[in-house]
Amino acid sequence: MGASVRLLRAVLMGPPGSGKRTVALRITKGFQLKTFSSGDLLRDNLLRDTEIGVLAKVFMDQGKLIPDDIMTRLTLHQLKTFTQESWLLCGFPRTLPQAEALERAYQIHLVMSLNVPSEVIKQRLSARWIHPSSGRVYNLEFNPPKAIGLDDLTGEPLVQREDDRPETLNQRLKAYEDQTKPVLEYYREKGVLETFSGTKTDQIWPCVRAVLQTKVPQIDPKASVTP
Ligand SMILES: Nc1nc2c(ncn2[C@@H]2O[C@H](COP(=O)(O)OP(=O)(O)O)[C@@H](O)[C@H]2O)c(=O)[nH]1
Ligand SMILES: Nc1ncnc2c1ncn2[C@@H]1O[C@H](COP(=O)(O)OP(=O)(O)O)[C@@H](O)[C@H]1O
Repeated sequence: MGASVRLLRAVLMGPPGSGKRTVALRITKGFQLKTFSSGDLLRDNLLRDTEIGVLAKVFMDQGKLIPDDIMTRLTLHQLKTFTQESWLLCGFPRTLPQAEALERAYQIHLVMSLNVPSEVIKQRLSARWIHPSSGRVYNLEFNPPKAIGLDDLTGEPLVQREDDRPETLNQRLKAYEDQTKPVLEYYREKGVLETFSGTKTDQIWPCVRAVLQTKVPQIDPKASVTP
């Protein structure tokens, strides 16, 4: 079956701060692919003070993962709304039970893993600022906002994520090593894993783009050439 007719079911993985959202944003600008971030969905629940948001905060503040049953239910429910589009999950699955539950519902065609060293990640996250309601992400060195402290599109204030503090970040990096790395192995065995190693998103991005070009239609070939 040709790439233009099959809907792509893809996953973007990588430790906290590896650039998943930065890459996902470039992907949505260039490709006909819906992206979905589990962390953004949780933070949206947190902002709206929903039952899931209140529960999730307890885990997120400690740098721990949300229990699998809650996270899986939430994600699969959300995916039901994307029936006619190709999609890319960002931040889900993060454990083997989540990967197995996803596999029972959908065949996953492509898993892209961003492999960025921990020291680079720690440096980046100390300078990460986000716009909570959209998930737009900035970095004071790499992609600073036009006006310091304000979102480029809405002018609303940017915040630093509480879980980017060094103690919590160490917990999140440990959770990635212990619980998420086995998921990479799971997908490697299935033959769908592509790994992108590097210290700069601008070096990794052309490789991601090249892989996607073989699998999913572009919105405008020129739009995905530059970030
Ligand atoms: N210095 C630098 N910062 C980057 C690079 N790529 C992404 N960032 C920033 O690093 C932080 C983490 O990126 P993000 O996409 O939020 O990572 P995620 O946690 O994997 O979704 C953000 O502040 C980005 O703006 C890069 O190549 N160099
Ligand atoms: N698939 C998931 N399973 C369990 N917890 C999750 C999942 N996705 C997100 N979370 C929770 O949300 C937090 C933030 O996730 P995310 O925004 O993807 O950040 P990052 O990629 O920077 O770690 C995680 O530390 C975890 O507590």
